[in-house]
Amino acid sequence: MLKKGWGVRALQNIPQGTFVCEYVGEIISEAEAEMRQNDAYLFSLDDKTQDLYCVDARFYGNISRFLNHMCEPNLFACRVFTTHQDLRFPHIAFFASENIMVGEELGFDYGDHFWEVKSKLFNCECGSSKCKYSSAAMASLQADSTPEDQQQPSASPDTSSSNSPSSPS
Ligand SMILES: C[S@@+](CC[C@H](N)C(=O)[O-])C[C@H]1O[C@@H](n2cnc3c(N)ncnc32)[C@H](O)[C@@H]1O
Repeated sequence: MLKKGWGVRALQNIPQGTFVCEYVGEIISEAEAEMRQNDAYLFSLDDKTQDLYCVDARFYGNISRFLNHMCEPNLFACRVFTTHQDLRFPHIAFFASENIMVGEELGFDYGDHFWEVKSKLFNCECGSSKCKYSSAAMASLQADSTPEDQQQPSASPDTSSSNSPSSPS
C-alpha cells in the first residue's frame, strides 16, 4: 500500500451485509473545512440542504480514517439515524457490499467528485483492472476527449464537498 499510504485489511472473513465501522471524527461546517489545511480525512455529509457539514477524522477518529478508495469497493457508506432525525448529521456507517475474505483490503468508492479534484495531484492506486482513475485510465480518457473538451475551463474544485474522507475529502 506504499503509494496510497496506510490502509485497512480484514482480520477475519466478513459476510456481505455486515456492519464494519463508522466514519468518526469532528463534525465541522463546510466553511471550517475549507479553512483546514489538510482535506485528506474529510467526509462530506452533503444532504442537499443549505447547511453542509463534514466529518474531519484528521485529529479525532477511528480505523475508518484509514479506509482507502477502491474502484471495485467492498464497503458502502450508509447514512444512519438513531437518536435524532436531523438530516444534516447522519452517522456514516460502512457495511460489507460482498463477502470479504481475511487479508483483503477494505475500501469504499470516494466518488467522482473526489477524483475530479485529486486526479490533478495524484492517480488512483487501487490496482483494480477496472480502475477508473489510474494514470493509464486518465491518459486514455484524455486521448478520447475532443480538442473542444480539452479547452473547457474546469470548475474550481471544492474538496470539502467531495465524498471521501475527501473527500472522505
Ligand atoms: C482517508 S485517507 C485514507 C488513509 C490514507 N491512505 C492514510 O495513509 O492515512 C485518504 C487519502 O489516502 C490516499 N488514498 C486513498 N485511496 C487511494 C487510492 N486508491 N489511490 C491513491 N491514494 C489513495 C489519498 O492520499 C487520500 O487523500
